[in-house]
Amino acid sequence: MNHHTPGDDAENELFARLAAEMAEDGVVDLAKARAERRPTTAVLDDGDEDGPSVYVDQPAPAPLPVPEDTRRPILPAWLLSKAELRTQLAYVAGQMGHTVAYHAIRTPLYASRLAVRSPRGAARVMNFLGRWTSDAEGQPLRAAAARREDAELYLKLSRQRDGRVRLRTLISLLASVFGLAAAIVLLVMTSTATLLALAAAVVLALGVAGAPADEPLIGRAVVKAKAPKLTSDMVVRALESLGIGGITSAKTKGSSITFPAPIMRDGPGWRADVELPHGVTVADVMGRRGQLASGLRRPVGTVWPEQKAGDHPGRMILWVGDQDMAKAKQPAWPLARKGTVDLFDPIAFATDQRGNWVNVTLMFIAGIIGAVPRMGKTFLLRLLMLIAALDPRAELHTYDLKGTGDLDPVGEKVSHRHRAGDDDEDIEYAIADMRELRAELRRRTKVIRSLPRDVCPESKVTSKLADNKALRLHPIVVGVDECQVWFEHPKYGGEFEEICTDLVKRGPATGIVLLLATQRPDAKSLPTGISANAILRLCLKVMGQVENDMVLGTSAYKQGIRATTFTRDDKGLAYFIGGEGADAQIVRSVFVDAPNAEAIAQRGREAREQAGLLTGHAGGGQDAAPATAPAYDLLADLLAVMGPDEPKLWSETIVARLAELRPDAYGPWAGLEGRAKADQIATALKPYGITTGQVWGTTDAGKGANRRGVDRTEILKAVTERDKKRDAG
Ligand SMILES: Nc1ncnc2c1ncn2[C@@H]1O[C@H](COP(=O)(O)OP(=O)(O)OP(=O)(O)O)[C@@H](O)[C@H]1O
Repeated sequence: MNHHTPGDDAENELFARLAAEMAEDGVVDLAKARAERRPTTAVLDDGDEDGPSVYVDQPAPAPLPVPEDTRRPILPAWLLSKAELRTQLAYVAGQMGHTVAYHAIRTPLYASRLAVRSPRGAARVMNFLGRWTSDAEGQPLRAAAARREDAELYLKLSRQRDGRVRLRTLISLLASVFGLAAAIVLLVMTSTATLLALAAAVVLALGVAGAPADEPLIGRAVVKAKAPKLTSDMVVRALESLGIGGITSAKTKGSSITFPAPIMRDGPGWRADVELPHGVTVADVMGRRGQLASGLRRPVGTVWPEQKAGDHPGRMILWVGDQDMAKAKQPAWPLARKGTVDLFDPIAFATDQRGNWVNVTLMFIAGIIGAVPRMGKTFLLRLLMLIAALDPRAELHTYDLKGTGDLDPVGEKVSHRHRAGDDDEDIEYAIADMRELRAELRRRTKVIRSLPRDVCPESKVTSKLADNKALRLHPIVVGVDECQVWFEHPKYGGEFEEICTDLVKRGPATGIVLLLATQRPDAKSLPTGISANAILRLCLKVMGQVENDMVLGTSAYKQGIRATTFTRDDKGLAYFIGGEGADAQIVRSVFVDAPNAEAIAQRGREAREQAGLLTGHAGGGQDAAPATAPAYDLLADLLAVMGPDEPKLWSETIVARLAELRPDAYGPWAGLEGRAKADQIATALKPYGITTGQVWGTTDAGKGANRRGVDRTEILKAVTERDKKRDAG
């Protein structure tokens, strides 16, 4: 065994040097050699004759820790951001412009007010002149001297007064004479306009002199917003009123809430950095936003606690806006008037509490939107579809299952596939489209797999690949409003669920994006296979924890991410999770009404026309509708081919009979091999919850055998179930 320690190293080095010295001059200075040892070894002189003892394994001095202080920005954030600087400058210019306009329009009012006040002004001026000439201000002093019978002082004051009065009377007389002369000259020599202007100036000046002290001439053009300043006392009081155990017990122990940075202005509101007591998390506070707002005496829509990114869970940023988030003015959406987009880039679609833009990247995601009715879910879905419409490469599929036509502005202008309503034919159209999409998904996975690594390094579509028309990997964006109609459909529900789950799981990498909106987020209307795999999540107001977690992900509610805290007035406000592992944030989506939606979609249409990419429904060409498979009802057909006297049949027998019944629909099945026939039947029955099993039967040759087959009673059960649902619906 070869143990090797730092001590060994030191000894080896010592002996190496001794050997070298001996070789040089034959004399060894042992003490010198020891003293020259590595500085990291400590030398202790313990009086030992052999020389001082040497400690080995002495640790090297630890480097001084560099404190991880947070440096506060030299320039405020609004000075560095072009957009914010523009907002601030626009604000100042707007305020000034408003003030000027406000007063300009009131000039006649001000002039007439001054004219009314001018007689009083004239009287005040005459009175002042009279008092000045007669030295009235000295009168109280003289009276006091007379009262105290101070003759000397009285005489002195009287003399001074006589002098003053004489001088001032002279000045007044001269001024009157010259004034009169000047007036006559002016009257004779100047034009009437000048005279009128002068007269007006005199009247206005007299009006100013005649102003009553309690009535200002002009009012305020801008009344300051009344949101009071946020102070640390307010924050502490509000936090202590939440009834959070950790805060209350910390208070009794004397430790409390601290503020690592001063409370300051941040955008249109106040920002407080708060260090919560040990063991209290920001999530605890976020779950009690309503109580916090009450504690701060502010509207709920202005109070936004959030976790400071990258810090410990007790470090909170409390942002208190001047205005309710849902009511504050939103900046104009950059895409409202002009521009197209690249769907692979982040695109602004909403603002945060501070009015800053929040982006969404629509590629490589599958998204769900949930909310109670009338909160803006459809508008939000339409907004995302409008963004997609602005990338001319994107192929849109829009389904408005409520049937009110909210998606028509997009659908009619640009969609490759579009339908509003939930009639049988709408559903047939949709299922045919979804089947096509599933086939397309499979084609795309194969194309991507076949691409060389340097062209497709991450095994997913890139913007460049999407540009390549030959590969046909352009973005496909499917938007479905009220998607529960599909999943609860008695006939195709299972198939819709199967295809959509596949699209949610495998679609994103292949450039297929599925966006589903529902007003009833529960396991039936939003199957868990879909909700669990969605990446983009948008939750407007919901009523309970279950719906909240369904849309925002498991245990979101427990973490304080609660869309239940939105009020009925918070239309368009949503919790937004924009990517895998992204933090939830509250956003206010851009509001685009129907006429504007139409104008934006028209822009998307024109861009497609220019690029020669307008296809399908909006293109009105041969591919205007999906190639619907002949309408057939598998369950009814099965009952038709399985007589009541044949409770169980082999799958291959069924396939042969189905092919005979409807060659168009089932013909291809008959061409499959024996095993594939059974698989085909199994796959086709899966959406109805029917499984195939081993069935006893006899071959044509009369030989008995067990093979895969179908039980007729199960088909009957499924049909009865379906009819029941259909009647209820
Ligand atoms: N971003 C927004 N900002 C302000 N108001 C909005 C916003 N989005 C929608 N609204 C308002 O909310 C109303 C309801 O919107 P929308 O029709 O999208 O609701 P919904 O949740 O789809 O309702 P339903 O469940 O009945 O379909 C709209 O009429 C609109 O005026």
